[in-house]
Amino acid sequence: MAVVEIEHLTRRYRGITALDDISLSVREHTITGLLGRNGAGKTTLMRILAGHEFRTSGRVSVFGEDPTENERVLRRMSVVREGQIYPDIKFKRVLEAGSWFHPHWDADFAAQLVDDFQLPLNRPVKKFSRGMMSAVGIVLGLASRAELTVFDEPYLGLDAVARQTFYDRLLADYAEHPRTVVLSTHLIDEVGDLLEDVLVIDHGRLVLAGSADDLRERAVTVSGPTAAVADVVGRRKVLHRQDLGGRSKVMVLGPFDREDRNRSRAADLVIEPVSLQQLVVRASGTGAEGGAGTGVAGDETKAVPA
Ligand SMILES: Nc1ncnc2c1ncn2[C@@H]1O[C@H](COP(=O)(O)OP(=O)(O)OP(=O)(O)O)[C@@H](O)[C@H]1O
Repeated sequence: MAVVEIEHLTRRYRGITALDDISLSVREHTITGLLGRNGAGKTTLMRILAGHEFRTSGRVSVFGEDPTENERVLRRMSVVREGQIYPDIKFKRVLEAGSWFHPHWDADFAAQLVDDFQLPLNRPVKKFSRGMMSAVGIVLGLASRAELTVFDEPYLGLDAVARQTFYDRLLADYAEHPRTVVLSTHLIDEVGDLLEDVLVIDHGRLVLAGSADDLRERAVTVSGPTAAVADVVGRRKVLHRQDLGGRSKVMVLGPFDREDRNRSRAADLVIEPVSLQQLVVRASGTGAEGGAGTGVAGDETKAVPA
């Protein structure tokens, strides 16, 4: 079942198309990564999901309803964003407010997270450091146990140890209390193992969508003599290529079955896996064949139905 369904969503500001005819869905009880370069449109998309932003056209449905100014939907969501401003009150009051807003709030879990991130309960949040502010968002997002939790770049200023704590707590709690999580981030390699589904947007367009495992398995680089590489690659989607002196290295979306692999080996080609980070970089329009307009998000790559 899909918790979020978006059809032909467009958001234009004066002269800027932040989201350009996006259709996607987010499956219930998954951790979905929303990935893309700076200015790709991730925050705009999340703000529209959270009902904080209007759309220019298209349809957005969260739990089967339009989220705009919809209290019923918004009560089932927790939204954590970078640079959130908090009122000038002590941190323990912020936690209390969290418990009023979120019906599934777990005070014991919140206390454990406060301890993990070593946050001072009696200090006003406005006096927190940047990393501590981010930890506040993470505590609120996790302890709310909302049916849909949206984390938009939640860890500005958080050190590597604190980020790992976030990933560990999220995974452990998610295993015990399944819910739907959408996480927008630039730290793709760090969160790679956390993500079940991946959505990549670039210049406001969806360029890649699917299950992380499927995409990892399907994306490979093939290297060797140019003619032999071309033969094996055939009509598959090419995300990036380098040609030098009669040899080529091509990043391509599979599938590559056993027969393809045997054929490649016989032709002295090298087939290597591609990391999620490399895949996202190449799909995000860094030039050549990658990016919007490649049709990479076409039907054959879509494990997440639009
Ligand atoms: N209120 C606004 N008015 C005008 N343009 C805007 C507004 N909000 C966003 N944009 C533009 O829309 C585009 C997408 O911005 P958005 O913040 O959604 O990107 P992002 O993917 O979240 O980027 P980042 O990773 O850098 O946070 C950018 O070109 C941005 O300048």
